[in-house]
Amino acid sequence: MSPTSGARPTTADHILAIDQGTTSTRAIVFDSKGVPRGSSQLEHRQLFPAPGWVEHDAAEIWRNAQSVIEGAMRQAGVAAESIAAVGITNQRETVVLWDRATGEPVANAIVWQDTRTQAIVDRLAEGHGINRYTEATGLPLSTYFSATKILWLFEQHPELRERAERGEVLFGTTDSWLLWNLTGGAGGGVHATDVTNASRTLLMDLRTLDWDATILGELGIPRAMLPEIRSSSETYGAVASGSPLDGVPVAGILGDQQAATFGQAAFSRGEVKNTYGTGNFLIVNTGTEIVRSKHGLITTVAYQLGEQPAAYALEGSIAVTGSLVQWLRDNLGLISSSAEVEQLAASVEDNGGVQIVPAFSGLFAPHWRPDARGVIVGLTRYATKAHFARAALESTALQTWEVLEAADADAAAPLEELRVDGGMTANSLLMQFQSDLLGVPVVRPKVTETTALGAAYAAGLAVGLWSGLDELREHWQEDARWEPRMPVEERDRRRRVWRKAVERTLDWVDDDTSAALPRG
Ligand SMILES: Nc1ncnc2c1ncn2[C@@H]1O[C@H](COP(=O)(O)OP(=O)(O)O)[C@@H](O)[C@H]1O
Ligand SMILES: O=P(O)(O)OC[C@H](O)CO
Repeated sequence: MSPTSGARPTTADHILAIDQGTTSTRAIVFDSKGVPRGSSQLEHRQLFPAPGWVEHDAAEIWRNAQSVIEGAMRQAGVAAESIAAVGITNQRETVVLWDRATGEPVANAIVWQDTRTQAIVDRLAEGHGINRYTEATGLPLSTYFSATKILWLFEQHPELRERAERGEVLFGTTDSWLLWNLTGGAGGGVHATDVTNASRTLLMDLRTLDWDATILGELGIPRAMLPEIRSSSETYGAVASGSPLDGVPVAGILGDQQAATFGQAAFSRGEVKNTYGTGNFLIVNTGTEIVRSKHGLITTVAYQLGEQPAAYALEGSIAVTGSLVQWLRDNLGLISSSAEVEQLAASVEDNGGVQIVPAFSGLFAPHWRPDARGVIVGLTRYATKAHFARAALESTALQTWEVLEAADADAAAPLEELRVDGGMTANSLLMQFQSDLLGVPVVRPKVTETTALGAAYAAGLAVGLWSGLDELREHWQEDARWEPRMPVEERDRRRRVWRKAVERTLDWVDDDTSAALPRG
């Protein structure tokens, strides 16, 4: 652990968390009870240069981070003296490559949803299958994780690999990018990440928590470009001068889904949270044991606090849930805001036989089928846009049921209730349907910004603002609860119909469907 820039004033009893998400960057100032006191949020541009491609401008993200830090501090009415530490949480897997000397990104960031690297994935899987690196990394080969995105940039710009070997070009997920910039950037920024983010790159060995030399060698990814892997809760460095956070230690980093798990106080083995955002991410804490799924979940690091042993998790990652609602709004124009989907869906009694499977990026967990594409089935002339709205919401709950079923089959989740968070949990109709479909209560906490809260917790623990996990557990307060009320026969019927609909998505992309799968 590196030392902080000096002792913080005893009045420093707030934590500032930066949540660098897929669609926006927010900063939230929390007090010592974990209550938000001020926040600020800015969206960044989503760049879609070709079908299946999704990019961000990392320089824009850094500018936004600086503005929201200032905005949140202003709203909370606090200065650096009142802030004990900074925590960072972030969209995972997204690849940023930047020039160490100039501090500028060398290309647009390639986002986790981007499917352009399918040809590289196919090549790596040839003769090995998609589980070539699963033993070490916990992950199947997929366009989702960072490694193939780095390889794609090397293939397009061969000079980048040589420059990376010389340590001139650095790689990071957006946590590393923000940490490096906050701590001084080209003037000596800290190049580090935490175990949870590293566990999503396809380059880290889950058992050693270090970069895997064999994988790096086989892929030709130079170690010199990779950040140092640190725990999720320790002092990485202090914020450089010129920022309103001048001198404040950065002391917590967690990938956003792991941060939400931490913010939900799901610290014990078997505890589960589900986040409903752009996509859905179900995480089951498996304690210090590395559990291997036989049913399509991935194994990942949940968190590591300082020098303590890491906690691991099983994860069910679903690529498209809230973004389907955005698609109804932006591409089909059926609604004018995401929230409006609830009213439209509630205007009909049921889905009128319509089923939507939003396999826009193929299917992630538990299927891992890149050849799948979205379908809308069950259409008759009876179907209206209200049925579409209902089917869209139902697809979120049904995909969640599938990953929970996988978790149950792996005997990791004797689920008694589901803790939920994220933007879509504002939707009561969806939450009720989720509870009906699972047959267990669905519970939402008072602080729904659990992602930022988790990063704040990790940072606050590192600097001694909180005594330990028991104290944090006491912060958790229930806000709303939905109890199952659907008859079991109906629930089973809905699950059966869903399985049929999923089958209709498979084997859609052929080798010659080039428009749907850019080959780079
Ligand atoms: N009331 C609502 N009903 C359904 N979906 C919603 C509602 N409000 C927001 N969403 C969806 O939730 C997502 C935003 O959630 P959020 O947790 O902020 O996402 P992220 O962190 O992934 O950017 C968007 O995809 C939006 O379409
Ligand atoms: O930024 P979010 O909330 O869409 O989360 C993205 C995930 O980290 C992708 O793995």
